[in-house]
Amino acid sequence: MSSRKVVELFYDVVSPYSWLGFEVMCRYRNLWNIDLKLRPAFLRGVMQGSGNKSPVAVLNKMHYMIHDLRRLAEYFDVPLQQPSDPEEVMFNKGSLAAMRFVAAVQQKGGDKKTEKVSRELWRRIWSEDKDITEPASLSEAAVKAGLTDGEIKEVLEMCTSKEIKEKLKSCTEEALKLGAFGFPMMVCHVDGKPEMFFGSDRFELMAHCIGEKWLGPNPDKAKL
Ligand SMILES: N[C@@H](CCC(=O)N[C@@H](CS)C(=O)NCC(=O)O)C(=O)O
Repeated sequence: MSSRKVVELFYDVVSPYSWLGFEVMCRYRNLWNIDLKLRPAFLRGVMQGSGNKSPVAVLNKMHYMIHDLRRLAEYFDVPLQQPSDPEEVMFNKGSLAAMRFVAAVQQKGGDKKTEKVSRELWRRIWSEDKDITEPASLSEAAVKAGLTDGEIKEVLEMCTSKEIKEKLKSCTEEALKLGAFGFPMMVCHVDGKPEMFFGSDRFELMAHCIGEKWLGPNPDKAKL
C-alpha cells in the first residue's frame, strides 16, 4: 500500500470558504489515503503579509460572494448563513482571540478537539450570528465541543501566553512562506514536494494531483 500523503489545511474561522473546505477535508480524511493536519492560522496576517486586498473591497465581488455562499451552503451541505452585519463581524471584531483559542486547544488537546472547537466557532459566527471574541463566547463553543470546565479554564489562560501567540504567528508565517494569499489553503505533500491549492473549489484538481477520486462535496451521500 502506498504511504499516506500529508495534507495540511490552513484556515481561519472568520472565513466562510474555509468552513466549506474544512468540512470537505474532514469528510474525505478517511476515504482518501491522507493524513490531514489542521493548521489554524490568522487570515488577516496572511492578507497583510501577502499584500492582498479584501475581496469585499470590490462591490460587485462582495455581492457575488453573498450570492455564491448561499448556493454553496446547500451544495456543500454546511449550515452557512450570512451574519446580520458581515463587515462588523469580519473586519471590526475579527478572529484574533478565536484563533488564539483554537491554537491553544490544539496545543493542549490535539487535532480531534481542535476540529470540534473550530466547527463550533464557525457555527457561531457563520450560522447563528453569534459573537466569537469574548471569553464567554469561546467557552460556550468549547462546551459544545465537549471540553471540560477545567480544560476550558486552562485553554483560556493559555491564550494570553507568549507561547500561544507565537504558535499562531508562526503558523501564519509558514502559510505565507508556502505562498498563501487567502484561505482556505491546502498544501499536499506529494513525494516530499508541497503542492498548494487555494479555495474550497479546487478539490477535483487536488484529488487528481494526489491520485485520489473526487466524489463531490459529500462523499457519503454520493455513495448511496
Ligand atoms: N474561490 C474560493 C474563494 C475563497 C475566498 O474567497 N476566500 C477568502 C477568505 S473567506 C480569501 O481569502 N480571499 C482572498 C482572495 O480571494 O484573494 C473558494 O470558492 O473557496
